[in-house]
Amino acid sequence: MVYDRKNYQVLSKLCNSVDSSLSSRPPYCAGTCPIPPEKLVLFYGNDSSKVSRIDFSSPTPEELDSLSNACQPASFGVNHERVHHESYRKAGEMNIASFATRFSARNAGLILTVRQELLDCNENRDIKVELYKLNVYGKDSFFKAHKDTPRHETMFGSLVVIFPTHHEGGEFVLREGYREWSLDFAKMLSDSPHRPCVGYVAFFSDVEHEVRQVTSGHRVTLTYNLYLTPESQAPIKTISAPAPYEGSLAAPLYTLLTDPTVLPKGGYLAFGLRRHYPLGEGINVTNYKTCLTGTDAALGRVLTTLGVDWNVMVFYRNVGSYNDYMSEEVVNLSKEPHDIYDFDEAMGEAAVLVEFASVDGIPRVRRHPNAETPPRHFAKVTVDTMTCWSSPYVMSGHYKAEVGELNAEVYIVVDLQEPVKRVVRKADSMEVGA
Ligand SMILES: O=C(O)CCC(=O)C(=O)O
Ligand SMILES: [Fe+2]
Repeated sequence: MVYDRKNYQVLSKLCNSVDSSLSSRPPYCAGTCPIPPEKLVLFYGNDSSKVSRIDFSSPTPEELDSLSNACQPASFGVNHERVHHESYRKAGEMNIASFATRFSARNAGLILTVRQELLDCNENRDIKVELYKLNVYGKDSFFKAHKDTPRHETMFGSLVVIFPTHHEGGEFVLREGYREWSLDFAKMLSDSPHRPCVGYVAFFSDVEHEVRQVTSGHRVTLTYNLYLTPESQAPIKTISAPAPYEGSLAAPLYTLLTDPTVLPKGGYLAFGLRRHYPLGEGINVTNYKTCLTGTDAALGRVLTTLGVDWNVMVFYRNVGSYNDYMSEEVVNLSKEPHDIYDFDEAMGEAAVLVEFASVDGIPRVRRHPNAETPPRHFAKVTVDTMTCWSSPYVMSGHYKAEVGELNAEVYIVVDLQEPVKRVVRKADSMEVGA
């Protein structure tokens, strides 16, 4: 195979358009939603001798001050501990034992919205939602940039509901990589055609967010933890109405998968996961195939629509200084001593030797020229994966020992046959050649 620079550039452009169509989805969904007025009533109190009531559709400043005074100073998590620090977070907090709200995120339709707009899920996937706390941000309150601490391995995100109380400032800012989104709920609520209404924002746990300083009034929020349930971990199916961006994803993917210069000898084509999934030694990552979320779920769905064989796999580069492996499992080499000359055995049965190559099938380093059956190529279409894990290993041998780090990178991997044997279907949503 001869290196063809021009063709490589064409393929890189195609990979970039897959990448940018995956990146076009923000990692949150937000808006306002109409709500019956009686659902805006909240009861609160720290002991049973005095219970107060507030109606968020028309609260007086005094009622909001009383609610604020009944709160504790808000804490935040640092190294599994709750701490208070006004330079980092200034707000009031009430835990769920001290209030009762008539508002229900599920009845308001927000869980359906999260499922469709954030998770990009099928109708058969449900979400567990758990009310976590109430917060009151008075004048000068804020919460600096942070990520929420997942409370369980199935927790994938948070939902914040903003009541329609008068306030200015307090914009909700989300950040991922070099991108930033600022949501001004004070404005969204006052401009909303729905009266009454609440604001909402749901986002993945690995997304950094902050609440800018409130300059007047009271900003009152409910925060919910969002979990995947076992029932929600159902196989990804194609859905009847794919989102518009799935069409723009299907087109460059189809062109890439049917291009005979892509992995001309066949091999594995990898796409980095956009979300962070819990990882640990011994975990079989093929199980993630049924619980992908957001753009990862959308990519899986488009690949299924195109009729190609795909799974979730771990990629290991430069194991033992030179071998590359693909595995179903996160390997643990620290359990028992291994012989430095037998990495294949140490990596276990779930691992196969692969040769890291570029998309046009040129090996990055030629390592197995004399092998009887040369390893299949493994090439990355999108480079970054948010789900990775690294663990140290020690391999011993008669003459030397080797100490290294196993870097597990998790990818969505398409098993591509050689070009003459490839079968790729066109998707209905696709604008190929149009
Ligand atoms: O109250 C809000 O708007 C967000 C609060 C938040 O980010 C948190 O409690 O972790
Ligand atoms: Fe947060």
